[in-house]
Amino acid sequence: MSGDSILTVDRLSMRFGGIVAVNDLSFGAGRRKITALIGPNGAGKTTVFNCITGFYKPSDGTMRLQHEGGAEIRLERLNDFRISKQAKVARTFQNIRLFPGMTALENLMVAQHNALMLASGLTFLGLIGAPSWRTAEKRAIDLAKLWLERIGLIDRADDAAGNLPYGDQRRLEIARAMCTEPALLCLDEPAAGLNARESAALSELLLSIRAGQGTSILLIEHDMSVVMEISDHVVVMDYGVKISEGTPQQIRDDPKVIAAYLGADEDEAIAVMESGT
Ligand SMILES: Nc1ncnc2c1ncn2[C@@H]1O[C@H](COP(=O)(O)OP(=O)(O)OP(=O)(O)O)[C@@H](O)[C@H]1O
Repeated sequence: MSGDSILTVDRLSMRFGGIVAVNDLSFGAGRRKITALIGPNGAGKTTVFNCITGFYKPSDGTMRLQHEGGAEIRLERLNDFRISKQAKVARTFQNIRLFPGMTALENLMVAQHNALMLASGLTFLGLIGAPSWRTAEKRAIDLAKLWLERIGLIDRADDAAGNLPYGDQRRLEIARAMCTEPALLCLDEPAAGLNARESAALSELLLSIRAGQGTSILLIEHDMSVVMEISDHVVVMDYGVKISEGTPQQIRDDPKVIAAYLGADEDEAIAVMESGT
């Protein structure tokens, strides 16, 4: 892709024994843009996310993250902890991974654990209530409340996350990732299981994150209405390789993309084609 990329994936491959889940894949994710990674089931999308976020060490290839005005970070050389802390890459998962027994506010505080631990001087300063700790704690609470406001859950701050409606839990997960103040936010099927109203709220939230925080977003999504509405750039995978990329309109009209979906699943193919009508 042309322009300013925050992430450049170059010739990425991931093999599991005889299975080639990702094969020589190259693409870029634009800074302050929403890039969607789509493709039929089993295309290799989550494996790409697992490589970018350090859950897997790729078999081959490089993944370069460029902070604005900063040094280039080679993600394939870091573990998941360093990728989140140093490269400031945050992610959500296909299945909700909140702490269900903790309140909505507590879930957002836990996300800021690293910053709080640092301010506590690894517990000592926190124990004696040093000003640096109190400032950091106040900042963490303010940030958590800000995100609860942004996702419309401030009135449910003290409710257990597990008791919230499914769509609210999905947005809470995104808020939790945003509390780490990421440069790149990776979302794995955030619209899965949402109804039309909840999907629209999700699209609105992601557009507001791009516009407000200027966070770059990499999105895996099967809900084509969300992909077509909010993506700046779409990368299409099938059987581990990139078969197409471009704007949502270019993708929608690409016969290779339609053929891939037709070959995979009738419902998905209909969704891609209907998204253009
Ligand atoms: N840890 C693993 N061990 C072995 N094979 C794996 C592993 N992870 C993924 N695969 C295989 O890699 C291929 C790509 O899987 P992946 O989950 O990345 O696809 P996907 O595009 O995310 O699919 P979906 O849309 O269904 O989530 C599949 O054939 C899958 O079975």
